[in-house]
Amino acid sequence: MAYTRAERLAIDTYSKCDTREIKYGTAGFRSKADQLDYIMYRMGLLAGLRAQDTSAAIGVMITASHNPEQDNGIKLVDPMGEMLAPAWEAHATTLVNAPDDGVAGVLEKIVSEACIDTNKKALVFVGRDTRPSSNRLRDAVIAGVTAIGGEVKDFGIISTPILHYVVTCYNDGENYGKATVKGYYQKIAQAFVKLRSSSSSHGNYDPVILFDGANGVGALAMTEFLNHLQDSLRVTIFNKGEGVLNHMCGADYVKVQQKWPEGVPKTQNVRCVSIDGDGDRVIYSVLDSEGRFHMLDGDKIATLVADYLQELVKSSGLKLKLGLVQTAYANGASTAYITKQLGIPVACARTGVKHLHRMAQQFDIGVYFEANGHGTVIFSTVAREAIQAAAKAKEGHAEKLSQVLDVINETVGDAISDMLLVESILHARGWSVLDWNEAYTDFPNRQMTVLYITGDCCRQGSHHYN
Ligand SMILES: CC(=O)N[C@H]1[C@@H](OP(=O)(O)O)O[C@H](CO)[C@@H](O)[C@@H]1O
Repeated sequence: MAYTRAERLAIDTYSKCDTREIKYGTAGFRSKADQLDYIMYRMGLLAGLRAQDTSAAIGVMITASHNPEQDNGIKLVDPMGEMLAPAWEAHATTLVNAPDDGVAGVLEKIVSEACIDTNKKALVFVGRDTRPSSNRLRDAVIAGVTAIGGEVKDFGIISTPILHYVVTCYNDGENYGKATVKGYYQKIAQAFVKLRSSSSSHGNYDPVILFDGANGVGALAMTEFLNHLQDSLRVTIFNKGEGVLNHMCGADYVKVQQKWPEGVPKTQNVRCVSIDGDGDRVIYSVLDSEGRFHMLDGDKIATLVADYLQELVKSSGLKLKLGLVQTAYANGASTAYITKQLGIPVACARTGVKHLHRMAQQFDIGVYFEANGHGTVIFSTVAREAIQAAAKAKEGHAEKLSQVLDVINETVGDAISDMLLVESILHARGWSVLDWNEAYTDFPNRQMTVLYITGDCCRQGSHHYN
């Protein structure tokens, strides 16, 4: 049998400790960290096969994101930074649920079904978050990849969006950017500094930020970013890792509890940016002069971004179709505002970045955000080329639009790149964060019209939200 050695390791070292059926979901596999070793090993095997199948590097991210520190999880990243293809999610589920002595059989079945040339190189990029268990689980992934003869490039502790970024860059021949962690920081930060220096600050905008790093990898990423951002922003980082990951802080805590994060000094009229444990969600909050708490979540970020981009597109004379993708959990008021006030079409997707991303690809410029702060903007090739040509011809605000595009990490929702995008827009608008909040408090009504339909989450027509 071709995979005897891989199966032996599954029996001897990474034996299955759980008999429950588990499924590869939108967040991959997640569980208590001490139950994950065999899953990590098997996902290492699968990532190797997927790399052979696609003739490309595949990403593996070890994280349980916003979940408690004692949990962990694993997500696979496909060649262009997308989430794992559905057929391979099914393979992942089958492989993880097989008995230890059935591992070789499942691998052979996948190889034969997908017609994989097993002589091909299998390169897997591995990243992990700051959880204490992530180190050990990384070793299990590496054992899996090497058991099928694959090769690992270990990126150590990095955020989920940085892993997506390096996978994409490597596989597209470094068209999108240099396939290194440093390349990521340089590309995004330089774009932001350039954008900032090309326009003067006005109005109520103040470049001061309190940054809640959730005691996770995002705090490390922000620390590194500051080395590249020069003096364009004045960021003070809190929750850098001295406390427990995601505990009473971070994007999920602020969004769900609607509370100011612990560990960040309560400061009136200064915005706080909270991210989650692997750096792919962002939530803004602020305490006003009376100490009242205001939150600016993914819905408000989406509205801000879509509104601004549409203005730039129109003023550049570009005929590009811009749309917003939300989920059924979006606040209907934001959807009503964006469809009725701004005339921007809104699509409704099922929860999970892969669903939103896919739907956003139907637009020339697709803005997608979940209410929990997970999102980004993606540009079609046509849009990218049109913007660049218009920027060269100095039409309207095309140059600005092209600079804004460079700040965005399109490969997946990225808390820090999203934050820089929001900061660019607030700066351009001359808004304080409370001005931003004000701008959307007068939503016309709470009715939404779903223009795009998918899956089972929405039906066409009007919906009322309370
Ligand atoms: C990559 C992905 O699909 N992430 C999912 C997942 O978020 P994480 O931040 O990865 O835990 O679960 C969320 C629902 O709890 C969903 O909103 C989000 O889209």
